[in-house]
Amino acid sequence: MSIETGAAATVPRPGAWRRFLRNPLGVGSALLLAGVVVMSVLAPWIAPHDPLMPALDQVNAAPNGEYLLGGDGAGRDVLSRLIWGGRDTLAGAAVVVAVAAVVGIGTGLLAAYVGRWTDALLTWVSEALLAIPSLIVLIALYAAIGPDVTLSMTVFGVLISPFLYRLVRAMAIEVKNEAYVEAAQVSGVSPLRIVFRHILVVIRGSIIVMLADITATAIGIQASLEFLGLGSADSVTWGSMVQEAFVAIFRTPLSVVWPGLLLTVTIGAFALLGNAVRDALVPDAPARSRLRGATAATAAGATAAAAASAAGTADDDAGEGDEAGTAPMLGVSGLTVAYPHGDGLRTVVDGVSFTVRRGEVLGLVGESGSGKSQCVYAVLGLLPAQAAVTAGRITLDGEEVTPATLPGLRGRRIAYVPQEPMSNLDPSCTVGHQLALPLRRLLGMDRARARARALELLGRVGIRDPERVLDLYPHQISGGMAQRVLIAGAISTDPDVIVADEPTTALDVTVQADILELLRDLQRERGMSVLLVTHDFGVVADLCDRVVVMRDGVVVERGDTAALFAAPRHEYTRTLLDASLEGAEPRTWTAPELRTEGAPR
Ligand SMILES: Nc1ncnc2c1ncn2[C@@H]1O[C@H](COP(=O)(O)OP(=O)(O)OP(=O)(O)O)[C@@H](O)[C@H]1O
Repeated sequence: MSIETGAAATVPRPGAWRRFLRNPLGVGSALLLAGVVVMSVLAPWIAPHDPLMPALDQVNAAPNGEYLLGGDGAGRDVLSRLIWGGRDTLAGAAVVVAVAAVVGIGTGLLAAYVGRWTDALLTWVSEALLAIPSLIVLIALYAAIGPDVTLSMTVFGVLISPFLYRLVRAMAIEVKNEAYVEAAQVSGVSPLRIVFRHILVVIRGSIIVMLADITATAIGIQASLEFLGLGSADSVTWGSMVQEAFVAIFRTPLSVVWPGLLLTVTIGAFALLGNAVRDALVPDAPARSRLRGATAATAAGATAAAAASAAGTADDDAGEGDEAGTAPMLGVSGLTVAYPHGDGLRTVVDGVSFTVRRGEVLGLVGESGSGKSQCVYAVLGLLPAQAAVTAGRITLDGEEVTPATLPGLRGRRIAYVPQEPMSNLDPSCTVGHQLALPLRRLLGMDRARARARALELLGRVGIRDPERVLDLYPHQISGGMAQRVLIAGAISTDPDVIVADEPTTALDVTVQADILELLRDLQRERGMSVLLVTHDFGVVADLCDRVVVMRDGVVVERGDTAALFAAPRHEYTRTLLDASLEGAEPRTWTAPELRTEGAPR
């Protein structure tokens, strides 16, 4: 068995801090803002004069020994007022950001995750809020209740939150549809954890940029209101300083420049800092879309249990138990799946039945669109919300699988090896974290034992230098290696059944054979049952004991692989065989009766 070294994936991933520190604009902005914050906090101690105390001899005074930046129109120290001015300016902006973040991020995640009516209602409300002219509302508020900065900034936070809502909702919906999130769902991870750990973490970069923009906007809006004379006479802010200095702009133009400069620099610094933090946290954000369809899988074992059961119907596989008369490991009986179509439903899987016996590999084959994946998704509980299972029964080891029994089976007894390994691995977690999660959650291992077991599993699936790979992120490993990681995750809980959905389709041909060989070795070694979805009869020949052929949502033929290859009964099977094998003998296939343990098939 050849082993991928993953050499292409050894580019070190510097930490977020190091990436941030390499960005001079980010560092400069952070230092500047830190200076502004420190200055504001220490204002009572560092301001040379009382910012509200006038001195008649300093009215509109030029910079002098007493007032280093001169005096304003009322004879107050401009420098002291600048130092004090940052406090209320930043406090007002903080209120806006806090309110916008809570309302915008909270509702955005809720709408994306829950969807349907919640989404429709929240979207409608956010659009209604967007239609409200913020500045006019704030001016009216001032007229109604007077200069209450906290209240007006709270209102502004609500009014600006739809921007955050729209961003978060759109991004969260996209991430929610990623395979690794679906895998986490079927692995029994709680919705709250999925939202925070798998969705929010991924979209945090864009949220940070938006929050920085909102901060800058809030400072600008607050200053604008104060420039219009709508600030409180008791508080010192840069906006009110600009307004007061504007009256005497021809006599003391510098009085306008200082607060204007601080406002401009602070607003700019927030924008630059947001970009720098985003770049540091999500260094290869543009590359995220490449992950889709490239590789991977949620080590979490991306396992899932079957669901969907309704009234049983036709069962042409009934009684196909194990030789000892026991129930098959996995049974699917009369499964019917439909989707809304016009005024009715379009059936895409129609009364499909099959069983996977203990320790056997069953191949589910058929051309694209024949319904293979829908069967697998029904077994795994991964069907989309709009799908309706109108009939059918699914059993595991003789026990009917229901939504109530689902949580206990997920990740433990039915494991999943997906088609696209990379999109099933959470890009924000290391391989080690993703492998250890199911071990800790499902098997109750502590951190150290889970890590040791993860190392062992990586070694077993043929990954060289597992210590190093454990600390790599999905984008740092190859597709083949990602599939090995997923297989390691799938077997980590010693499942009874592995559902492998075209496990080699997304991989380079040179890696495909290795992955198939690994699956075959593990299946034999552990005596697992495997449901293998494929459209490739070559893969069937390599791996499967029996095969079920599907077309247009129904089973057209089934039987032992040897018999089916030797004498396909259905015309469709013959066509598929011809297309797949081009008339040649299966590559390594040997009749079951001739197989010996360890001999190639
Ligand atoms: N969300 C959906 N809404 C409506 N129809 C769907 C949906 N998902 C799948 N289908 C339909 O179900 C049928 C079976 O699709 P399925 O994905 O199971 O095929 P498949 O045999 O797995 O093909 P492939 O190998 O290309 O994945 C197809 O006709 C497809 O158009």
